[in-house]
Amino acid sequence: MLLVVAAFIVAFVLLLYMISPLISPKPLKLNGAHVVVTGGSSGIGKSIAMECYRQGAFITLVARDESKLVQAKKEVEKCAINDKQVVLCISVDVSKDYGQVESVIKQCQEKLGPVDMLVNCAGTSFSGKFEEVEVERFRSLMEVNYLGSVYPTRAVIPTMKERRMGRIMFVSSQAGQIGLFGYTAYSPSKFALRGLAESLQMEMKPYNIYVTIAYPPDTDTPGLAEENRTKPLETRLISETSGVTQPEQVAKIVVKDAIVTMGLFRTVALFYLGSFDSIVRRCMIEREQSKAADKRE
Ligand SMILES: NC(=O)C1=CN([C@@H]2O[C@H](COP(=O)(O)OP(=O)(O)OC[C@H]3O[C@@H](n4cnc5c(N)ncnc54)[C@H](OP(=O)(O)O)[C@@H]3O)[C@@H](O)[C@H]2O)C=CC1
Ligand SMILES: CCCCCCCCCCCCCCCC(=O)[C@@H](N)CO
Repeated sequence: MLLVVAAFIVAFVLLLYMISPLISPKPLKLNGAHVVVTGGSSGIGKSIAMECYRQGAFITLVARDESKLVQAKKEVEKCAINDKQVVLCISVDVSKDYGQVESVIKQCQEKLGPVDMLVNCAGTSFSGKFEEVEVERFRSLMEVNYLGSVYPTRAVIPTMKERRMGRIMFVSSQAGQIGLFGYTAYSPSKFALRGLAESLQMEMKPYNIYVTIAYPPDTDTPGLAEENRTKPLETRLISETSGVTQPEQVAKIVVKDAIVTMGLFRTVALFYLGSFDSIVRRCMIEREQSKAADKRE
């Protein structure tokens, strides 16, 4: 009897320890928060911006095409819940020049304050058979989908670390979890985001910065319509098995995941993550103590 009770207690403690990386200290309040959405002028990004605006956020929309930005700004503004909210638009290519991206982030922080949440949604998809995809496409997708998420993230992190708060969201894809026919150029760029998100989370956790990654299915957007123009039959049939989702639906889920649950994507090796996190925390404490000691000398 006693043994059973003891076993239960041990199992319970183990379970708590395992799920602890999933539990956030405090959900982020979007009311009054500054949210930057790259790719915010269309599709999923625009829906995410609207969802955040409905919760009282201040929004910076980042994309290249100015007229699409202005149009999206109008749509987002319709979701206002108070008259203080602001939508700022900045046109930049997030994948080309890090210096430009950094200056855009600086600009929006001067206007709307430090970034509380960054949503990396700028991206492009393309489907086609491997040997029929132009070689250049492999590079351009990697640039836009991967580097286009690295650069804005790199630019917001220093301030988030200083403030010891922040949220970073990456938008991968179901094709970022499994490789599928027709996605030899696209999938790797979305797999890359997973490696980035998981590594970054381990670095950022002691600073109270949380990283999430979303893996949406086919979603009804201008981007999907464009992709469908070259989609091989096999890809279409495979995709049909998981159906098409509306961007508003995707936006609701990913925003909730980012501000409430956080880090649920790390379903693998939770036990290891718990112990790795404690190594990271220990190093940070030691570094800070020795810094403080240096100052005293
Ligand atoms: N729709 C779908 O089925 C799915 C989409 N996704 C991912 O979600 C994200 C959004 O997709 P979706 O809404 O369909 O795409 P859309 O094509 O509808 O929108 C893409 C957005 O990203 C912007 N963008 C593209 N390239 C750049 C760039 N180099 N610099 C700055 N902004 C850029 C576009 O504006 P502009 O062109 O003016 O720069 C636009 O605002 C993508 O990362 C996509 O891979 C994931 C799973 C499913
Ligand atoms: C745990 C593993 C989950 C695996 C799910 C398997 C689903 C198979 C169907 C995949 C549909 C393709 C989605 C690509 C969406 C996309 O990113 C582009 N449409 C962008 O425009």
